[in-house]
Amino acid sequence: MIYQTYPSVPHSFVYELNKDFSFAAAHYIPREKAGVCSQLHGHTYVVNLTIAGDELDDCGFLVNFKTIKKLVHDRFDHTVLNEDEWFDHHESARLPSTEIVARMIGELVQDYLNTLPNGARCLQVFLRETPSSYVVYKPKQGDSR
Ligand SMILES: Nc1nc2c(c(=O)[nH]1)N=C([C@H](O)[C@H](O)COP(=O)(O)OP(=O)(O)OP(=O)(O)O)CN2
Ligand SMILES: [Zn+2]
Repeated sequence: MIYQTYPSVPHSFVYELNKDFSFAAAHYIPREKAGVCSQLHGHTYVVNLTIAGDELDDCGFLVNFKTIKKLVHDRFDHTVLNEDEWFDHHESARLPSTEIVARMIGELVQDYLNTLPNGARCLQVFLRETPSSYVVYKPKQGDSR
């Protein structure tokens, strides 16, 4: 169970949903400048997703909590992030840093939300990599991909 408070996102949608979950994964940053992080190591990543919208579906859901957890958890849990097809060692914008993993998760979730008819938006991804390090990713307003 994860109980933590997260930064709030200002918005004018009627409903806001938050989902917490974690996944275990290994990664490395294939750059000499990254120091010890250039060696393969693992984390228990902790995620909080903030999704908002005005319309509920016929279950009374903005989006199913279980579906959005599964989307991210099943893709990354017990994997080496660098081996995921999305990441690319040749492009700095596609390395598995906390910042970029948070953005990738945000894009993955928004791409799923875009398949639903209710116009829900992923407003924030909070991603904790270690007890002392986390990133907050907020897509630019109006960027629904
Ligand atoms: N801006 C970023 N800096 C660092 C990242 C990152 O993704 N973005 N990643 C790392 C390492 O991968 C490492 O996993 C985390 O480093 P750090 O915060 O130093 O972890 P510690 O638990 O050792 O922190 P302490 O506060 O020293 O205990 C490095 N930098
Ligand atoms: Zn790391």
